[in-house]
Amino acid sequence: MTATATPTTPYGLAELEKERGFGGMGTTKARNVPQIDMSDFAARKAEIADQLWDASTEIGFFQLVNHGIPQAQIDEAFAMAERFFDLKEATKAQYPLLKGTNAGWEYKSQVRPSTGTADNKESYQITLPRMEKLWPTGEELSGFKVVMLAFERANWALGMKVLSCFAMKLGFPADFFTDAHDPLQPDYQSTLRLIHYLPMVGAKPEDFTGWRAGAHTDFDCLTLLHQKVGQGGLQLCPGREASGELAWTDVEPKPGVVTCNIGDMLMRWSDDRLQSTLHRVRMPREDEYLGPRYSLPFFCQANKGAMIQGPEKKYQPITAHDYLQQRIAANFAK
Ligand SMILES: O=C(O)CCC(=O)C(=O)O
Ligand SMILES: [Fe+2]
Repeated sequence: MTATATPTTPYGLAELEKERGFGGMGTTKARNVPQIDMSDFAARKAEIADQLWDASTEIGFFQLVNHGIPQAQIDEAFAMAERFFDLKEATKAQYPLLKGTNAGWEYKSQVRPSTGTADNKESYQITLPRMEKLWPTGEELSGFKVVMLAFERANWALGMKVLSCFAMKLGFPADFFTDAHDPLQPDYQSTLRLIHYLPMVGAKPEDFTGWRAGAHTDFDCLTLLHQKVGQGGLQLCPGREASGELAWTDVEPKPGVVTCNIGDMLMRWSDDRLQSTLHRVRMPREDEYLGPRYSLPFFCQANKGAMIQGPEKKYQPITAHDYLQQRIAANFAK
């Protein structure tokens, strides 16, 4: 992938082109997703950074254990997300996703370039500076804002620890990415997303041919994903092996882990050394659990003004704003 390979987009976003044409079923293959122990972080940082680097240059996915976000806080966020999605449609519709903002509620509106069809899900996104008039009221859902603001910040803090390891390995100052994701700036654009994949109980056989989330890579630097045990479906396919028929690996939800993946923004920022890996959420098979699936991803997306360029200057510099806008525009038609 080079900066000049894709003249169809102004910045040569080969990532956009890459995403098209990965919509087929493919095969499956067992692969190891490395687990990385974050305990005693300050003292073990060099060792942790080596492990993060190896996982991210190879498979692009890893699972954090002893990550410091209390399980009770994760459970509380899931419970609150379920209560949000249980609200009446008319209530949720008061807080609509506005195009290009990553804030607010949408229902089956995200069309992936890989599949050309809408993901079978609804979602609510929290991007802090853009939440005016987008929070449900206390009468509608008491406690929602408190729980989500705390959870957003807990995920940010964990994400910044991981990114500080990559900063070290790339030769940037330790807090380089923390400064680039500063939540106190008005151009902060990291996003907490609550996702509800619709239940498939009683669905027609043809409904099972679609996708809960079509194959894609993430736009951001780093994604931290919380899954619920028993609600599987996430699959990955490493880019370096992505030629011919794709072979997909299930990433089972496990207790106590936060599943992480590198996004396109950090791949570019690392001159393609860190791998942004293709993933998707498949439908359950008709003999599997058919209830809803909830997931909570947090996307570390650099502030709008941050200038993205790797230490080797493989690509032209681009602001995080321009970069994200192009990716969002390709996903939300309306
Ligand atoms: O719900 C999941 O497990 C994955 C969601 C995802 O990949 C995304 O929202 O980018
Ligand atoms: Fe994703």
